[in-house]
Amino acid sequence: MAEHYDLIIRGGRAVLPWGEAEADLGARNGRIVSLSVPAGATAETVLDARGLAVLPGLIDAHVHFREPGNDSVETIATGTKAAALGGLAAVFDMPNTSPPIVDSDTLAWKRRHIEGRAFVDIGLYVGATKANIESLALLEVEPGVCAIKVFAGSSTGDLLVEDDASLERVMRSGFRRVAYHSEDEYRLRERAPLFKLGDPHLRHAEWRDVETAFLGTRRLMALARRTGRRAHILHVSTAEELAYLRDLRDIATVEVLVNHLTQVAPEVYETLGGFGVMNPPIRDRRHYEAAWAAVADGTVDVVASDHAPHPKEAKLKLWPQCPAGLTGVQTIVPVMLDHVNAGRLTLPRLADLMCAGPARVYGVVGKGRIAAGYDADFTLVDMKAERTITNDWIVSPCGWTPFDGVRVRGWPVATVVRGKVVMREGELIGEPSGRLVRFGDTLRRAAEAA
Ligand SMILES: NC(=O)N[C@@H](CC(=O)O)C(=O)O
Repeated sequence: MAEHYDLIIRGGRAVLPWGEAEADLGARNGRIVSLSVPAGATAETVLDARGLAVLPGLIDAHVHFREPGNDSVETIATGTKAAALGGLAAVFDMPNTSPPIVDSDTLAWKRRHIEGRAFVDIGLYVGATKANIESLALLEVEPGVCAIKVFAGSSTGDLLVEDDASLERVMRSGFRRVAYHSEDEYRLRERAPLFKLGDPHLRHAEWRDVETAFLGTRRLMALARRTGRRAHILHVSTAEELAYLRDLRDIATVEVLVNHLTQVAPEVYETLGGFGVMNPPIRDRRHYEAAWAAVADGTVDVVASDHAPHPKEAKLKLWPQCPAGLTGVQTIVPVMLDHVNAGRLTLPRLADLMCAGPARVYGVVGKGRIAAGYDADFTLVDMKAERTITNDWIVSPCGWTPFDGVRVRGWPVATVVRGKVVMREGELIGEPSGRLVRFGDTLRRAAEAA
């Protein structure tokens, strides 16, 4: 009798852990069971992937959906819808909501809230505050928790742990994974009056300057060295930090954002004004080039979007002190595919930065590669498709993208989550059935213990 699968993906070029190869992929019960499905096999769903590349389900490890508290801007439903349409199989959602996710009640609420609303799988950050550090040990092992988030520099929301004594308490507590927003809060405070006085967007970047980021990262890494702990540094944005972190691979992992790999100052502020303002700021070409060099030489572990939807009205009304943050969950995949077509990285390196890298850094269980036994998460992409990204494609209620009008080559044409096709040719399919991502120990931590 012919073999039967739930899903077969035929004829695509699969990005496997050891390189690209033609493969017919078969899944049952949400898991990959075969990389060489026999010719006569049948399935409930067959995807014809001829002419397409099949990546492991891409992960955006840094998004800020706004539930609870601000669902007119972004909800779990709209954010994960955007993710599925944009070719992502999983997202990790930040805790700077209102109220923030900082204790067992808020975390339990969010976990319950995801059920029946998410279109892709979700990991959840728990926020550190000066008051909750001791109780985080219990929270970080709860299902679905990807990491503890520390805002060492202030940004949207009220989470801040800026002083050395508190940061050292975080590190000495021995959490498995801590992700840091690293800008030096003291320098930010010292220079805030400058920003308040000046011309808007340039001032924002001058206020949160290279030294602010570098100082923040040096302070964090000095503490990490002293305490013997590892640190995951989010949105590293300067050549100085990257050169410094390159020599600290034993204790540091590094995230770089798609925006810092795509846009440069001052042009970004000339064209986008406040819609180009984010923390840490988009910087000049020297930093953009350093970010790409760090992608090439292996310093970067993760590329993410830092999707931070702010309403158009708030960006415009609060000008020149507009809120910082850019949307990005729906556009990260097409923008990165365009970079692949431009020869800045390869598809296997992209899979490393958005699948295996996040899996390694956050200790994801069962996702991150195309291999038997792993979740049947796939992103099918057409590397020849050309499209223009526009605001009206964006499903986040905030309705804008900094890439409006940008033409890209390379487009996600299907998203599969645990064997279920959730997006095909730009259409969402079926009811939301996203689940919490599973996390275990990181590989490095396991190696430390061995
Ligand atoms: N990146 C941003 O500019 N903004 C983020 C917060 C943050 O990560 O700093 C937001 O939630 O708005």
